[in-house]
Amino acid sequence: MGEAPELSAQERAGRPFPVSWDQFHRDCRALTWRLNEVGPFHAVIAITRGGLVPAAIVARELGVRVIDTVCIASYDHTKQGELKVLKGISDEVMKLGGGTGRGLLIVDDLVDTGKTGKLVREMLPEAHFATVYAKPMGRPLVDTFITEVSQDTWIFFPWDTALSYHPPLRDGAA
Ligand SMILES: O=P(O)(O)OC[C@H]1O[C@H](OP(=O)(O)OP(=O)(O)O)[C@H](O)[C@@H]1O
Ligand code: HPA
Ligand SMILES: [Mg+2]
Repeated sequence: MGEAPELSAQERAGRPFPVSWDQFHRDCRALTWRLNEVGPFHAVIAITRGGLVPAAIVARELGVRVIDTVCIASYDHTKQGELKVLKGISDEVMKLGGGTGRGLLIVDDLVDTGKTGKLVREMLPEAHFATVYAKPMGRPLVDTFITEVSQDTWIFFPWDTALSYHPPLRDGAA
């Protein structure tokens, strides 16, 4: 018997959850309402690349103009491999957070297994960590999020998708 083919995280997830730009913007604004109760923050740190879009919206709403990135690569499309830190947090922003991250806001689009979030939390243990969406495995790592989806859901973000024709149900569409 041959080995079963390795499933990607997206194939394991199975349940699709497409998010439009409009919905994403609304969810980011809802996140900001919650964060406004927790701040003020000296700086926003986006976990790239997915955190760049929510970080821009959140920073705009909260009036924060110091924005840094921590650049991490993990998923190759849908398979999670080794986490690679391609760029760390700048010395200036580290200083603003007193070396521990106090008063800093880390933003990402979602937590899934929590591996990415855990790595960044280790860099800044006292920072506030916010994501727009959270799956159960990663949820304990996040301080503030908006929508929880099940672990078997795959979120399709608007920057990864495009409008396309969908055949009618009677013609055999799933
Ligand atoms: O909780 P985890 O299981 O670690 O997964 C969550 C991370 O995975 C995705 O990023 P990805 O590494 O795919 O890179 P990208 O943001 O550049 O798309 C997502 O944007 C989160 O950063
Ligand atoms: O559900 C997801 N959607 C998009 N990217 C992801 N990276 C980890 N999980 C996800
Ligand atoms: Mg990411």
